[in-house]
Amino acid sequence: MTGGTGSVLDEIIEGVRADLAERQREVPLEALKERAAAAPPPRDALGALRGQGVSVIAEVKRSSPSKGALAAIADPAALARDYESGGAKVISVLTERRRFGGSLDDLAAVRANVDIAVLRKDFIVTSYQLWEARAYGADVALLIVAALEQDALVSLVERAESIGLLPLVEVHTEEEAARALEAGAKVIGVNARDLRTLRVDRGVFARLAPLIPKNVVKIAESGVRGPHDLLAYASAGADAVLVGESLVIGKDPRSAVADLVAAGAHPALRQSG
Ligand SMILES: O=C(O)c1ccccc1NCC(=O)[C@H](O)[C@H](O)COP(=O)(O)O
Repeated sequence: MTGGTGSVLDEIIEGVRADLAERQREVPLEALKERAAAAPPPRDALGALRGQGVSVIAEVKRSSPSKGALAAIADPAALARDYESGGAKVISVLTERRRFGGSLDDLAAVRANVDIAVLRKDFIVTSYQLWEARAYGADVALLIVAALEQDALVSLVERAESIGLLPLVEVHTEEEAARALEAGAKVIGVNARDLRTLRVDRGVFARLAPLIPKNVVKIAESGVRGPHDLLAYASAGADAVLVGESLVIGKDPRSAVADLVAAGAHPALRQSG
């Protein structure tokens, strides 16, 4: 849990809760549930991530608390199509507004314009946000252990699964990894970025991966600057990498994804299935 100590994560969540309260006033839960029922069925993100080689999850990220503005991204759907044609297996869409410049409309636009699964990357603290995710087309939803008490984490994992979303449970410490497993996570993201301090330590994945059973999909999040970082994460056991900044600041996101995919498909990294 964040503990309310005034960390970056605490500040983000304070803003998220304020924006959420406004949306909850405007859109009743029942209306969201109706929209979710009418949404196209979820795509098989778990199958995609369990495929051969190291999968690439490519992120639509306009700005960040670490770096400020990264890229204007006037057309998130066009960027997502580039990512898909480069070989990304999943698209991550940051929907948080205040610090990342994202929106649920970005999520819907991306989902309507690609044929692969889409992740709602946000700071989810209530089941209302899971319904929003599904209503706007998400197939996967991020749950950050550091942002949730254990009871809330368990209930959000269950709720996500019950409405057809694959929960991606994010951790940064040994204790959080244990909590993710206890909550029944099938997919765990190890974030190299400490969301309280913003420090990036690429060594965290190698420390935590041995604590995560083989049947759980392991995603290395943050800090991937190019194929060499993907290969380092792969050699520590990553099934997938989640990449934002280096893709959005580059000139050719399709080729940048393709280069990562090619590195991740190297025969030496091939899994038995
Ligand atoms: O990116 C940030 O500065 C950040 C700060 C606080 C909370 C979350 C943050 N980012 C979310 C992410 O986890 C990343 O967008 C994602 O893993 C991609 O990372 P990168 O490739 O380093 O942009």
